[in-house]
Amino acid sequence: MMVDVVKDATSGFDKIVLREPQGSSAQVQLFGGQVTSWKNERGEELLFLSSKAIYKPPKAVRGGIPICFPQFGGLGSLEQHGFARNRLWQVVESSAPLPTIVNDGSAVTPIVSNKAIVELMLTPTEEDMKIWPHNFELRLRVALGSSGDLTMTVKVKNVDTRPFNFTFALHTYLSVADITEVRVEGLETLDYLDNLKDGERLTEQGDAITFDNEIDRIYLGTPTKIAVIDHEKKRTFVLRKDGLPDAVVWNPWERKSKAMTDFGDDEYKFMLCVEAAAVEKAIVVKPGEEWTGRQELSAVSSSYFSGQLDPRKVVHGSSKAHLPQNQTSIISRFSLRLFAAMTLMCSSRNPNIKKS
Ligand SMILES: O=P(O)(O)OC[C@H]1O[C@H](O)[C@H](O)[C@@H](O)[C@@H]1O
Repeated sequence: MMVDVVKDATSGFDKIVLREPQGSSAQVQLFGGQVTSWKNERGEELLFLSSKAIYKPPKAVRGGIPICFPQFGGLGSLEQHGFARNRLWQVVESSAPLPTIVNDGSAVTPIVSNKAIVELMLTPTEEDMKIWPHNFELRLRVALGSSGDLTMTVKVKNVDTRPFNFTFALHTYLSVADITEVRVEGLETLDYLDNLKDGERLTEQGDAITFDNEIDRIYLGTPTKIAVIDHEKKRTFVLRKDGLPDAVVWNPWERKSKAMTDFGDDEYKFMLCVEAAAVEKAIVVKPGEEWTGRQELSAVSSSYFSGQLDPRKVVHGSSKAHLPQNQTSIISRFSLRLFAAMTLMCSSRNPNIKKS
């Protein structure tokens, strides 16, 4: 396991490169605390990054995994998706030793762990406190596992004297071969807020989500596991999440792509955003408390992971299964309701918030 700190030639800011012995790697920019690359053991890029991405503040980089904090979208008085994605983060001293930061990219340090790990932190500046007057510590731990899986753990600590609340998303841009050949499983039968219809609340009817037009939806209270199946690439992304109850699905399609200056006209064909998020209900953190959210991404061959997700296993966390479609949706509705009821009974308070 190796962790390097190098200067990013495009942005001019430092970035951290994580590598594991089988060949997979990831890159995390100090600008935005943003993962901008995640490659499998064959060196294939798994995240989408626009060829027109702009690396200059205050613009956030178009692609990778931007962090939306303390506000998702336009749900508040701050700039779209909050300010964390266009601030300069710091490397935190963590259990995994980090090399000294140098400018020529020559620092290399072996990490004694089965994961390559980096931990970054963002704290507000005086200017930030003027627009969002809450003192916080936002920590991001990125870990690349021995099988190439990418885990992001986010912690928000209230170091202020008053409670504050925030909305949040890990705005993951997945790279796909052809958006029209992609399906998303795990969000069937759920309610969603449709951003293309003024946030109207609707219910997903289909067995899986497929794409032939612009989409911008916030699926509410989703299972902990979502699968994105890229038929063309014969690859399935599995996203597991905790503490982030919602999932945003976004593709700008043709017209909106042309309107974005930092996005190629045809690039919508090669990306899909599936975002682990807390949007519908803001997270409230009292003084001294810390909230934790987590997402784990893995990419597996579709021959290993094929057909529809068994919703029982979606809820309980195993990976592959086949069921006839009608059976799937009946069990899906039943088990999702049962799961929702059990969750409500068991969690009178947010289990992802701890007192320090
Ligand atoms: O252009 P950005 O500010 O990065 O936002 C890109 C997209 O992010 C999310 O997916 C929102 O739901 C979309 O409404 C928004 O267009």
